[in-house]
Amino acid sequence: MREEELEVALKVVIVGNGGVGKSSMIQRYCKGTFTKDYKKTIGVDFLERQIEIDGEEVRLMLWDTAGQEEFDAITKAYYRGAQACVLAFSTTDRDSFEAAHSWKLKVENECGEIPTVIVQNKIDLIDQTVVNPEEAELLARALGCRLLRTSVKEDINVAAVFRHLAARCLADLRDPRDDYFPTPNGHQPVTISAFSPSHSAKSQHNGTIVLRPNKHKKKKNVIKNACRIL
Ligand SMILES: Nc1nc2c(ncn2[C@@H]2O[C@H](COP(=O)(O)OP(=O)(O)OP(=O)(O)O)[C@@H](O)[C@H]2O)c(=O)[nH]1
Repeated sequence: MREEELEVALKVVIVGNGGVGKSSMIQRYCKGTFTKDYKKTIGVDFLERQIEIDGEEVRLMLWDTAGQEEFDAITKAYYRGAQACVLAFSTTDRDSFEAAHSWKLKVENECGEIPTVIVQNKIDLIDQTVVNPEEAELLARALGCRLLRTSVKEDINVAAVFRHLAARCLADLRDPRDDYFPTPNGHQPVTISAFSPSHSAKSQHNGTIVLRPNKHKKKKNVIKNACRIL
Protein backbone atom coordinates (compact mmCIF):
# COMPACT_ATOMS: atom_id res chain seq x y z
CA MET A 1 0.00 0.00 0.00
CA ARG A 2 1.30 3.46 -0.88
CA GLU A 3 1.84 5.94 1.94
CA GLU A 4 -0.59 8.44 0.43
CA GLU A 5 -3.40 5.89 0.76
CA LEU A 6 -3.12 5.78 4.54
CA GLU A 7 -5.44 7.69 6.78
CA VAL A 8 -4.45 8.83 10.24
CA ALA A 9 -7.10 8.65 12.95
CA LEU A 10 -6.37 10.16 16.32
CA LYS A 11 -8.32 9.78 19.52
CA VAL A 12 -8.26 12.98 21.57
CA VAL A 13 -9.74 13.27 25.07
CA ILE A 14 -10.92 16.60 26.45
CA VAL A 15 -10.68 16.80 30.24
CA GLY A 16 -11.07 19.42 32.95
CA ASN A 17 -13.53 20.50 35.64
CA GLY A 18 -17.24 20.85 34.96
CA GLY A 19 -18.32 24.06 33.25
CA VAL A 20 -14.94 25.06 31.77
CA GLY A 21 -16.28 24.71 28.23
CA LYS A 22 -15.22 21.25 27.04
CA SER A 23 -18.50 20.37 25.32
CA SER A 24 -18.74 23.88 23.89
CA MET A 25 -15.23 23.55 22.46
CA ILE A 26 -16.01 20.33 20.65
CA GLN A 27 -19.34 21.67 19.39
CA ARG A 28 -17.63 24.82 18.15
CA TYR A 29 -14.88 22.89 16.41
CA CYS A 30 -16.99 20.15 14.87
CA LYS A 31 -20.28 21.95 14.23
CA GLY A 32 -19.36 25.63 14.26
CA THR A 33 -21.99 26.40 16.89
CA PHE A 34 -22.01 27.96 20.37
CA THR A 35 -24.75 28.12 22.95
CA LYS A 36 -24.88 29.98 26.26
CA ASP A 37 -26.84 27.16 27.87
CA TYR A 38 -24.98 24.89 30.22
CA LYS A 39 -25.96 21.25 29.91
CA LYS A 40 -23.79 19.07 32.12
CA THR A 41 -22.20 16.16 30.24
CA ILE A 42 -23.28 12.82 31.65
CA GLY A 43 -20.47 10.34 31.17
CA VAL A 44 -18.95 10.93 27.75
CA ASP A 45 -19.84 12.25 24.33
CA PHE A 46 -18.11 11.95 20.99
CA LEU A 47 -17.74 14.00 17.81
CA GLU A 48 -15.26 13.89 14.96
CA ARG A 49 -13.74 16.16 12.38
CA GLN A 50 -11.39 15.60 9.49
CA ILE A 51 -8.57 18.06 8.82
CA GLU A 52 -5.54 18.28 6.59
CA ILE A 53 -2.04 18.74 7.99
CA ASP A 54 0.88 19.03 5.56
CA GLY A 55 -1.23 17.44 2.84
CA GLU A 56 -2.15 14.53 5.09
CA GLU A 57 -5.75 13.71 6.03
CA VAL A 58 -6.20 13.38 9.78
CA ARG A 59 -9.43 12.21 11.35
CA LEU A 60 -9.79 13.59 14.87
CA MET A 61 -12.09 11.67 17.17
CA LEU A 62 -12.89 14.02 20.02
CA TRP A 63 -14.07 12.52 23.29
CA ASP A 64 -15.87 14.92 25.55
CA THR A 65 -15.75 13.71 29.16
CA ALA A 66 -17.80 14.82 32.16
CA GLY A 67 -15.97 17.18 34.50
CA GLN A 68 -17.72 16.09 37.67
CA GLU A 69 -15.87 13.66 39.92
CA GLU A 70 -18.97 11.49 40.28
CA PHE A 71 -18.37 10.36 36.68
CA ASP A 72 -14.66 9.57 37.10
CA ALA A 73 -15.13 5.81 37.09
CA ILE A 74 -16.99 5.97 33.77
CA THR A 75 -14.88 8.59 32.04
CA LYS A 76 -11.48 7.13 32.78
CA ALA A 77 -12.40 3.99 30.84
CA TYR A 78 -12.74 6.26 27.80
CA TYR A 79 -9.26 7.74 28.22
CA ARG A 80 -7.67 4.45 27.26
CA GLY A 81 -6.18 4.42 23.81
CA ALA A 82 -6.18 8.23 23.57
CA GLN A 83 -3.24 9.63 21.61
CA ALA A 84 -3.65 13.25 22.66
CA CYS A 85 -5.31 15.31 25.35
CA VAL A 86 -6.83 18.76 25.79
CA LEU A 87 -6.74 19.78 29.45
CA ALA A 88 -9.02 22.76 29.94
CA PHE A 89 -9.58 25.24 32.74
CA SER A 90 -11.62 28.41 32.88
CA THR A 91 -10.35 31.98 33.21
CA THR A 92 -13.10 32.63 35.76
CA ASP A 93 -12.87 29.45 37.84
CA ARG A 94 -9.90 29.14 40.20
CA ASP A 95 -10.76 25.57 41.21
CA SER A 96 -10.60 24.44 37.60
CA PHE A 97 -7.09 25.91 37.32
CA GLU A 98 -5.94 24.21 40.51
CA ALA A 99 -7.39 20.88 39.42
CA ALA A 100 -5.19 20.78 36.29
CA HIS A 101 -2.45 18.66 37.92
CA SER A 102 -4.92 16.02 39.01
CA TRP A 103 -6.51 15.85 35.54
CA LYS A 104 -3.08 15.36 33.99
CA LEU A 105 -2.43 12.48 36.41
CA LYS A 106 -5.77 10.83 35.71
CA VAL A 107 -5.04 10.78 31.99
CA GLU A 108 -1.44 9.69 32.51
CA ASN A 109 -2.57 6.75 34.63
CA GLU A 110 -4.61 5.41 31.72
CA CYS A 111 -2.59 6.55 28.71
CA GLY A 112 0.97 7.25 29.82
CA GLU A 113 2.59 10.44 28.50
CA ILE A 114 0.62 11.69 25.51
CA PRO A 115 0.79 15.07 23.74
CA THR A 116 -1.29 17.45 25.84
CA VAL A 117 -2.33 21.07 25.44
CA ILE A 118 -3.34 23.14 28.44
CA VAL A 119 -6.23 25.35 27.42
CA GLN A 120 -7.23 28.47 29.31
CA ASN A 121 -10.76 28.97 28.02
CA LYS A 122 -13.17 31.94 28.31
CA ILE A 123 -10.54 34.62 27.64
CA ASP A 124 -13.41 36.82 26.48
CA LEU A 125 -14.04 37.15 30.24
CA ILE A 126 -10.45 38.26 30.95
CA ASP A 127 -11.67 41.24 33.00
CA GLN A 128 -13.09 38.71 35.49
CA THR A 129 -9.96 36.57 35.56
CA VAL A 130 -8.94 34.68 38.70
CA VAL A 131 -5.72 33.31 37.18
CA ASN A 132 -2.85 35.60 36.32
CA PRO A 133 -0.91 34.99 33.09
CA GLU A 134 2.36 34.01 34.82
CA GLU A 135 0.60 31.37 36.90
CA ALA A 136 -0.90 29.82 33.79
CA GLU A 137 2.49 29.76 32.09
CA LEU A 138 4.12 28.23 35.17
CA LEU A 139 1.48 25.53 35.24
CA ALA A 140 2.07 24.68 31.59
CA ARG A 141 5.81 24.54 32.17
CA ALA A 142 5.39 22.35 35.26
CA LEU A 143 3.24 19.92 33.31
CA GLY A 144 5.51 20.07 30.26
CA CYS A 145 2.68 21.17 27.97
CA ARG A 146 1.93 23.97 25.55
CA LEU A 147 -0.52 26.61 26.85
CA LEU A 148 -3.16 28.03 24.53
CA ARG A 149 -5.73 30.66 25.48
CA THR A 150 -9.10 30.28 23.85
CA SER A 151 -12.54 31.75 23.71
CA VAL A 152 -14.98 29.19 22.45
CA LYS A 153 -17.64 31.88 22.54
CA GLU A 154 -15.70 34.21 20.23
CA ASP A 155 -14.08 31.33 18.33
CA ILE A 156 -10.56 32.38 19.23
CA ASN A 157 -7.77 29.79 18.98
CA VAL A 158 -10.06 26.76 19.10
CA ALA A 159 -8.85 25.32 15.79
CA ALA A 160 -5.24 26.01 16.83
CA VAL A 161 -5.61 23.63 19.79
CA PHE A 162 -6.54 20.69 17.60
CA ARG A 163 -4.13 21.54 14.79
CA HIS A 164 -1.28 21.70 17.27
CA LEU A 165 -2.12 18.30 18.72
CA ALA A 166 -2.63 16.70 15.31
CA ALA A 167 0.69 18.08 14.06
CA ARG A 168 2.48 16.78 17.18
CA CYS A 169 0.98 13.33 16.78
CA LEU A 170 1.83 13.26 13.07
CA ALA A 171 5.41 14.20 13.84
CA ASP A 172 5.57 11.38 16.41
CA LEU A 173 4.06 8.98 13.89
CA ARG A 174 6.76 9.80 11.39
CA ASP A 175 9.43 9.19 14.01
CA PRO A 176 9.25 5.48 14.80
CA ARG A 177 11.65 5.82 17.75
CA ASP A 178 8.94 7.61 19.67
CA ASP A 179 6.14 5.38 18.67
CA TYR A 180 4.95 3.83 21.92
CA PHE A 181 4.28 5.31 25.32
CA PRO A 182 4.12 2.72 28.10
CA THR A 183 1.71 3.44 30.92
CA PRO A 184 3.33 4.30 34.28
CA ASN A 185 2.41 0.89 35.68
CA GLY A 186 4.28 -0.76 32.82
CA HIS A 187 1.21 -2.25 31.10
CA GLN A 188 0.48 -1.72 27.46
CA PRO A 189 -2.65 0.32 26.85
CA VAL A 190 -5.48 -2.14 26.51
CA THR A 191 -7.31 -2.73 23.27
CA ILE A 192 -10.39 -0.60 23.04
CA SER A 193 -12.84 0.20 20.32
CA ALA A 194 -12.87 3.87 19.46
CA PHE A 195 -16.64 3.69 19.59
CA SER A 196 -17.05 1.91 22.89
CA PRO A 197 -15.12 1.72 26.15
CA SER A 198 -15.37 -2.03 26.33
CA HIS A 199 -12.31 -4.20 25.79
CA SER A 200 -12.43 -6.22 22.62
CA ALA A 201 -11.49 -9.79 23.41
CA LYS A 202 -11.51 -10.65 19.73
CA SER A 203 -8.88 -8.16 18.75
CA GLN A 204 -5.40 -9.40 18.09
CA HIS A 205 -3.96 -5.91 18.27
CA ASN A 206 -3.15 -5.20 21.88
CA GLY A 207 -2.54 -1.53 22.45
CA THR A 208 -4.41 -0.36 19.38
CA ILE A 209 -7.71 1.34 18.92
CA VAL A 210 -9.90 -0.74 16.68
CA LEU A 211 -11.86 1.38 14.25
CA ARG A 212 -14.74 0.42 12.07
CA PRO A 213 -13.80 0.55 8.39
CA ASN A 214 -14.66 3.83 6.74
CA LYS A 215 -17.36 2.93 4.23
CA HIS A 216 -16.73 5.91 2.01
CA LYS A 217 -13.01 5.41 1.54
CA LYS A 218 -10.75 2.64 0.62
CA LYS A 219 -8.03 4.13 2.79
CA LYS A 220 -6.81 2.26 5.83
CA ASN A 221 -6.39 3.71 9.30
CA VAL A 222 -3.05 4.26 10.89
CA ILE A 223 -3.32 4.72 14.62
CA LYS A 224 -0.57 6.17 16.72
CA ASN A 225 0.31 4.62 20.10
CA ALA A 226 0.72 1.31 18.41
CA CYS A 227 1.16 2.65 14.87
CA ARG A 228 -0.22 -0.39 13.21
CA ILE A 229 -1.93 -0.56 9.87
CA LEU A 230 -5.23 -2.24 10.61
N1 LIG B 1 -18.07 33.50 28.09
C1 LIG B 1 -17.78 32.26 27.69
N2 LIG B 1 -18.57 31.23 28.04
C2 LIG B 1 -18.24 29.99 27.62
C3 LIG B 1 -17.10 29.74 26.81
N3 LIG B 1 -17.04 28.40 26.58
C4 LIG B 1 -18.08 27.85 27.19
N4 LIG B 1 -18.82 28.78 27.83
C5 LIG B 1 -20.03 28.59 28.62
O1 LIG B 1 -19.66 27.86 29.79
C6 LIG B 1 -20.73 26.99 30.19
C7 LIG B 1 -20.22 25.58 30.37
O2 LIG B 1 -19.82 25.07 29.11
P1 LIG B 1 -19.76 23.52 28.79
O3 LIG B 1 -19.15 23.39 27.42
O4 LIG B 1 -21.07 22.87 29.00
O5 LIG B 1 -18.75 23.02 29.93
P2 LIG B 1 -18.16 21.54 30.17
O6 LIG B 1 -16.75 21.73 30.54
O7 LIG B 1 -18.46 20.65 29.03
O8 LIG B 1 -18.97 21.07 31.47
P3 LIG B 1 -19.30 19.56 31.99
O9 LIG B 1 -20.14 18.90 30.94
O10 LIG B 1 -20.05 19.77 33.27
O11 LIG B 1 -18.00 18.87 32.22
C8 LIG B 1 -21.81 27.11 29.12
O12 LIG B 1 -22.80 28.02 29.61
C9 LIG B 1 -21.09 27.73 27.93
O13 LIG B 1 -21.93 28.54 27.14
C10 LIG B 1 -16.28 30.87 26.44
O14 LIG B 1 -15.25 30.77 25.75
N5 LIG B 1 -16.67 32.10 26.92
